[in-house]
Amino acid sequence: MSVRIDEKLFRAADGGLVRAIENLAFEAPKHGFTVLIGPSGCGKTTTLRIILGLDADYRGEVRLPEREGRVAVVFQEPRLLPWRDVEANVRLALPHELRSADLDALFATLGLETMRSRFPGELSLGLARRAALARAFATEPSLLLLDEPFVSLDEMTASRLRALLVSVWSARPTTALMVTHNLREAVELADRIVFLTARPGRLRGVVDLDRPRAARDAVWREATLRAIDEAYPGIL
Ligand SMILES: Nc1ncnc2c1ncn2[C@@H]1O[C@H](COP(=O)(O)OP(=O)(O)OP(=O)(O)O)[C@@H](O)[C@H]1O
Repeated sequence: MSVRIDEKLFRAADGGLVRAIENLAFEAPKHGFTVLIGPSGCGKTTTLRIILGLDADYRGEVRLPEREGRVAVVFQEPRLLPWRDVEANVRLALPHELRSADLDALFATLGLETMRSRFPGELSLGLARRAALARAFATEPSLLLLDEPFVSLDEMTASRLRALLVSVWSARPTTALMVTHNLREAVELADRIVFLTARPGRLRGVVDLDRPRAARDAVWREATLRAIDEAYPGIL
């Protein structure tokens, strides 16, 4: 996918214009995992909305991985329908032409086999986020957008979820673009990290990580974080 946002303006409450993004261009490689990082208010969510086609009022161009492909989104909050059980929530996302035979494998990979008939109100936040991941992957998207999907979880739960995301994504490769504030999370998950400046969000730099995820041990992660901090001071 290629994203180019030359300019994105918002109308402020006082009638003036706010320049949210300018000269932001990056590629999210096909079937790669790209992470977008930048300070609060630099335009990360706006970028996702533009990619989704929810905001067409900008100068630039977005080229999706596949013209007719599906796009799935995982939001900060799981956004499950409370009156449907987990399985019904996932099935609801399935387009008619998709077969659902593969759901068993998907629920198994995400450790949700015994949760299929639970209702969202009965789930912990971590389990609800797993259900949201299942719903996104069930549609076999050609592009998966994740907007801080692990925010406000305790570190142990977040770390378990990151591992589950890697397993499910490895089994069902798709072009993924995730927004996070968490550089450690980025270093664990990403093939590519795209750094944005503070508002107006511009491209600050791109770091490619080619180490296989299984080989990203604590020593490698700390060395990588230090190298990024030296190249991009103040980022940590
Ligand atoms: N509808 C809007 N009207 C006016 N200004 C807006 C609107 N939406 C976003 N903005 C402004 O545009 C900038 C980018 O917002 P955006 O939500 O994309 O940032 P973000 O990087 O996702 O922030 P955060 O990390 O805090 O979620 C912000 O300064 C925000 O105040």
